[in-house]
Amino acid sequence: MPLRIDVITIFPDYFAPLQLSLMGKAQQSGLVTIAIHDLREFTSDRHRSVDDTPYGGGAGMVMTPEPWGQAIDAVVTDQSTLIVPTPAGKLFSQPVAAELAHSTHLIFACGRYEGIDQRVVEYYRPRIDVRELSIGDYVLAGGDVATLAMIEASVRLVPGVLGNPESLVEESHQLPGVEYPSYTKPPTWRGLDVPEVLLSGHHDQIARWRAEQSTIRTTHNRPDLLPGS
Ligand SMILES: Nc1cc(-c2ccc3ccn(Cc4ccc(CN5CCCCC5)cc4)c3c2)n[nH]1
Repeated sequence: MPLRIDVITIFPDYFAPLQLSLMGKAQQSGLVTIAIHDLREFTSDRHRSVDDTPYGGGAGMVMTPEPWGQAIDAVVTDQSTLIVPTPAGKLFSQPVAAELAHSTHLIFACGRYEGIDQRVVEYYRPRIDVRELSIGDYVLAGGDVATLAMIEASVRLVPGVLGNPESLVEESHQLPGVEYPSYTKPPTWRGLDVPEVLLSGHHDQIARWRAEQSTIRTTHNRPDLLPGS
């Protein structure tokens, strides 16, 4: 069953990169189909407006619910998962990407301005799986880049999309923490040598060295990922 993805956005051109490289091949392989929809196609006024002033005051504009209702209704089925990127969402992560990779149908609602009227989430929540997701603790100008990141992270986990599945096996068995450093030819570059152990062919020593390097890097860069933290 291929994964179907519908993206609703006011900037369809943001999603041109999905036709390239791995994402492009995934679509050609028939494992994934991705359709991009312009939210303004679902407006009914002459100005094709999608935003208005926020109730309760506050800076900026909020996206009105009706165009979203029309656009989502045009693609939704009872198998759909609606994903709404937002700084206020649960944190997207590799386990979430793995869940999404095994879905049947994903609808991404890419907001702009200061966000989407919350009643869109409230309306669909009793009907389908709705997930408000953040990709990190920083504020983007809209949900489009967050959607690109989540699609890329999820689609690469769809069985058959990645050429070399063993890299996923290694990724999934990764120790808690960050990955070890990687090296390739030449053995010396600008006076810098590849760590000797990696040229030794002693696979158990290499595995030990890589585990040590992962721990050193995790301690330095991501102590929050250390076991027991
Ligand atoms: N991980 C992550 C996802 C996003 C994301 C996703 C989707 C949208 C849609 C719009 N924006 C821009 C935006 C959102 C929020 C604010 C602040 N907020 C506004 C309402 C009142 C309180 C304060 C400002 C601008 C988005 C940003 N950023 N980072």
